[in-house]
Amino acid sequence: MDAPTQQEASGSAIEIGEITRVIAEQTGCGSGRAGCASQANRGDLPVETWEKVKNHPCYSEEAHHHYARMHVAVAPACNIKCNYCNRKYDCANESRPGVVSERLTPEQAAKKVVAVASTIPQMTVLGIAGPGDPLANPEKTFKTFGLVRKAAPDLKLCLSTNGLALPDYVDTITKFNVDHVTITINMIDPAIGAKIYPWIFYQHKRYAGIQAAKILTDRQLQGLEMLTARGVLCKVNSVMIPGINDRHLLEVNKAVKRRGAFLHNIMPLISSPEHGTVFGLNGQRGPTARELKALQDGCEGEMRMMRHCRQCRADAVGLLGEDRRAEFTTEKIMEIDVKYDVESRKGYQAKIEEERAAKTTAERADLTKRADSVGGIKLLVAVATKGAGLINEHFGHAKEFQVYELSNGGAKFVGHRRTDLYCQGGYAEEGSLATIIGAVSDCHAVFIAKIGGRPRAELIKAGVEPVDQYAHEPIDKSTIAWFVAYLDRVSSGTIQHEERGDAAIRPRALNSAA
Ligand SMILES: C[S@@+](CC[C@H](N)C(=O)[O-])C[C@H]1O[C@@H](n2cnc3c(N)ncnc32)[C@H](O)[C@@H]1O
Ligand code: SF4
Ligand code: SF4
Repeated sequence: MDAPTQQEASGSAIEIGEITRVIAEQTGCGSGRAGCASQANRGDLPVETWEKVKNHPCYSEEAHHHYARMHVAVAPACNIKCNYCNRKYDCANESRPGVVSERLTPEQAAKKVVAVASTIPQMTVLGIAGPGDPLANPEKTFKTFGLVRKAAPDLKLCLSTNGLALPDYVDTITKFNVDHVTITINMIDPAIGAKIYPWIFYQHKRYAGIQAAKILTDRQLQGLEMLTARGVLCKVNSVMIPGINDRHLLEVNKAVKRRGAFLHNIMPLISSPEHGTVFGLNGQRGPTARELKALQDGCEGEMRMMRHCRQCRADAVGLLGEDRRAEFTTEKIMEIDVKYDVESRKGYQAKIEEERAAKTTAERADLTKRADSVGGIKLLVAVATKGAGLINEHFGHAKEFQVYELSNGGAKFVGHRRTDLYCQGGYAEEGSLATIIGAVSDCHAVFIAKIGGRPRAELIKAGVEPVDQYAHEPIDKSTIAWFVAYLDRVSSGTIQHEERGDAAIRPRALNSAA
């Protein structure tokens, strides 16, 4: 890999000069970012864009605390080969793109969507993201959308594609009112593409190497332009592959922004030999949390960045980071008494909106007041949460930790650390507690609803403060309150502020490939 840039070496591109903008983001004043909570706070977003993002858990970081999505696995085939994908490897306990427990017919999928949306009134989005490529399975994909549109007309429809077939289906996508399309774009330089894609299958012919990558990038960018010209909201996914496309993604970011993409989601490569992928087997590592953040920070001025992607399975159900698949197996949905009631769903969601609006107003006053009173220190904290923007998870039960950057701009969500990537069992498993603690070792504190004696002692030993006095309180307010007290302790000389390095380890799967 090339030598790190100054920005990579410092690990973060957000400096104090950006604080005003961060405050604007957090408080909804003027930035127009998707994290706003009420209609009044939509910033400079046009009303129709705001309507599309305000309750979409992937397009709005703030919305993901309140709204759920589901994927239906109706699209098994794919028209290209990515060196990081193997759809044959299936593990029920693993959350990773391309992995599914059962594939569905369009009819089964529609029945499942109705059952889930009737049970989970905050479920607002139905996505098709594989396990292969939805546009390499166009009949199944659009049949599913047609059936869902009829049975559950208030759901937003979402599609995730590699983009090769996209220009051929733009009209169909708009005809079915698919509101959101994600295109995976990992390069705009075919020489880099040839290292990621061994082949593509296009117009009944197989292409390889640079020729394949050239066709792919042309089709992806053409599809993106066509969609944005028709007003479809587009997100671009890019997989960060150190040494292959990491620096190049800055160029990708500019290219997709120019073509009207709304959001850029740079995700870490997941790579482990047992997944049987080319990258897993040849030892290609994924990025560290700090490398990922540095790249996301570097792209942020260009366009909105998604930092809360959970790299979900193709059959995921529930809030992001929550897994409710087991409640909705094909066998179980036959037993669910389905009555799809749009009005009661609307009523439930209106209540969520009221609560969001009230919370934002209170937080805005709080943060603005504090912004003046604290110094230039910036640090990371990890939070155990089950959702709703609260610190409401036990340390030992946390499936992930959300990571916030605290500064005088407020509390900014910058990513998460999934514990399923760090260990397969409880603490009984040799070394897993140490591994989880290593994963948050770049944080100054961990906020939890509750914590046992042993993990508390181990965290303190690792220099990470366990904080449980804000149990069941809102994340933003609590972390800022702790931060103000931390700064007081620094200025009174009770403690000395120390910069932290990268998290001590990479996720287990990535570690083994490193
Ligand atoms: C499984 S794909 C399905 C949709 C479509 N075939 C595509 O590739 O965009 C969903 C997303 O997961 C990403 N993905 C698949 N395997 C991955 C891996 N090993 N590491 C990181 N991202 C991965 C893809 O790049 C894509 O953005
Ligand atoms: S395009 Fe998507 S489904 Fe196809 S190989 Fe790549 S990641 Fe897998
Ligand atoms: S993979 Fe990312 S973008 Fe897709 S549903 Fe999950 S969180 Fe949203």
